[in-house]
Parts: sequence; C-alpha cells; structure tokens
Amino acid sequence: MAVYTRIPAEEMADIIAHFGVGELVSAKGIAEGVSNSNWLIETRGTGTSGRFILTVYEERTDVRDLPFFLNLLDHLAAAGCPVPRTIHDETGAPFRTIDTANGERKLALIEFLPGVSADDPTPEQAHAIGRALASVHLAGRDFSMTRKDGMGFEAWRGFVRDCAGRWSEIDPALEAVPAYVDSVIAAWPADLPQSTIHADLFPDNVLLVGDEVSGLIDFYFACTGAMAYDLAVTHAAWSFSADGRVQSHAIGDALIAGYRSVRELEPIEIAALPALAGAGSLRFLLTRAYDWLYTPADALVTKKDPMAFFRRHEFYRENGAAAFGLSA
Ligand SMILES: Nc1ncnc2c1ncn2[C@@H]1O[C@H](COP(=O)(O)OP(=O)(O)OP(=O)(O)O)[C@@H](O)[C@H]1O
Ligand SMILES: N[C@@H](CCO)C(=O)O
Repeated sequence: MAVYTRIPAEEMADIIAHFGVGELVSAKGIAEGVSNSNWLIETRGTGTSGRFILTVYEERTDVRDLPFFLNLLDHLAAAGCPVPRTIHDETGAPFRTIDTANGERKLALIEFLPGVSADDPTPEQAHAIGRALASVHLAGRDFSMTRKDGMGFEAWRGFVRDCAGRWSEIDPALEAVPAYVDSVIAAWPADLPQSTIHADLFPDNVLLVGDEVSGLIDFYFACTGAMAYDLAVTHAAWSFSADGRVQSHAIGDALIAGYRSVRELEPIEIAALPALAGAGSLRFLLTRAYDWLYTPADALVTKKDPMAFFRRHEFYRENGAAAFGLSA
C-alpha cells in the first residue's frame, strides 16, 4: 500500500486549491507504487478540472531532482509524447512543500492518464511501446536540463560492496555477480548517442488503451544517458516471462521494430544492444538483491525476485546478438 503520509481531508482540499483546478471532490489512495504516496484526485468547477495524480515524495526520492523530473514531463508532453503534464501551482511552481506528521514533504499534482498496465503484452503493444520510447528519446535531446544516472557504475559498485558475503543467502549462483559487474563495466561501449532516458520502462510504468500507449509514467529514474541502454533495459523488462526463464522473440523484435520505425538505430547502437541488455539486467539484479537483503521483514513492500534478472543477464551473456533479430 503506497500511502505513507496521511493527509486529513480539509488539508487535502487546501492543497488542491493552490493548483487552480477547481474544488476537490475526492482523493483516493493508490495501492500501487512503493516509493512515494499517491492519490487519485477528482475536482470540479473550472475548465481544467478533472482527474489528477497527487504524489507526496517520500524519503527515497531526492527532492533536489524534482525540477528535473517535473520539467521533463512538461517538455515531453509539449513535444507530443504520451506522458502526463505537471500541473503548476498559482505561483507557477511545479511542486509545493507541506508539513506532515512525518516531517516536511514535497508534493506535485500530475495529469491523470487513462489506461492499464499489461503484464503479458501483445506484439502490437510492444511495437507501440518501442515507438513511444523512441519519441521520448527524440524529444529528450533538446531538454535543457541534465541529470547523472543515480543507478550507474558507482551505485553498482556500492551494491556489490553491500551484498558482499551475502549473495548465497539469495542463491549461490549470485557469487558470480561481482565478476560480472567488473566485466560489464570494462566492456561498456563508448560514444553511444545520448539523450534524456527513462531508465525504468517496466510494464507497471506503461499505461495502454488497446494496442496504443496512453501513458509513460514514473520518470523518477530518468537521467541523461545512452538511448540504446534505455531500449535494452526495456527489452529486458518486457520480452521475458516474469521469472526470466523464457524469452519472447516476438515481443522483443516488435519492441525494437517499433522503436526503429520512429528513430533509426545507429550501427554502433545495434552492435552494443546485447551488452547493454546484459548490463541493464545486472542493474536490476543489483537493486533487487540489495532490497532482498536489506528491506525489513515488516516493510509494506513485496520484494522483487533478483534471480529473474540474473537469468536475463545470463541469457544475454550466452545468446549475444542472437537475442535480437537485428540487422544494421
Ligand atoms: N499520470 C498517471 N495517470 C494515471 N495513473 C497514474 C499516473 N501516475 C501514476 N499512476 C498510478 O499510480 C501508481 C503509482 O505510481 P508510481 O508507479 O509513479 O508510484 P511510485 O511509488 O513513485 O513508483 P515505484 O513503484 O516505481 O516506486 C501507478 O501504478 C499507476 O497506477
Ligand atoms: N522496475 C524495478 C523497480 C523500481 O523501479 C524492478 O522491477 O526491479
């Protein structure tokens, strides 16, 4: 259940009043999501009333990054990408500060987008997701702000240190991870074309209506990085069974074909995709392994299986280019 911060009804009405979106009708806590507190808000009474998502940022989000995340949504939405706009308050600010029982918190109001997440996508949906991701990369190139990937090599090395001596509490096969991290970092392809990337485009962060993408959400890992890495992460996230044991070429190939129909990949990116997909799998294996070992047993969140991404990493390592039906 992702509502960590309680906001009394009267206070909620006061908060919403600052955004010029009419009068609060309802505020329902949203169960999905683990990092922040989210409500589905309904308002009435002005031209811009309707449905919104209110997010209160909890400790896992560094609020110094909020201008980057929220301005990025506005930049991408203005360029026609399927992402929610940020609703600015009466002073033009994209977020506000409130005092809560848990201390000071930042909050933002974001446009609600229709759609549902698909756990078992069709190739048509995968094609649409590829197109949507490419549209973000094209539009992200002229976004004026930059952000370093908080889940880059430095963070990976930190996770390896934190998990040292404890891998076999998850699975003895994970003893191989530190060496895998070294080899992935050493083999990282140089000079890949950069843009602003989502970096976490998993099924729960894509809303679909039929075969079309109605929303890409949860840009809280977005950063400046290699576009091909983002595509490779998306390939790893979407084209396997949840446990990582079975890969679907139909989904992976449709995703990449959809991407290339909007933004053609450069030969250097095509050559790098298998290594990048292995790297992306390692990144999620590392965060999941850390959470597996360090999330308190009584925490509200369901721990995600690190082995599902270990298997993906091994798949890309063993299959290389054969994991992708690609031609330059
Ligand atoms: N703009 C939006 N339009 C419609 N629904 C949304 C929107 N933003 C978020 N949601 C809903 O709220 C849920 C939680 O949002 P989100 O995934 O951003 O939460 P989080 O706690 O920040 O994320 P995470 O699970 O990655 O930690 C989503 O699964 C989705 O159902
Ligand atoms: N998408 C991540 C969770 C945090 O964004 C995972 O499945 O491990």
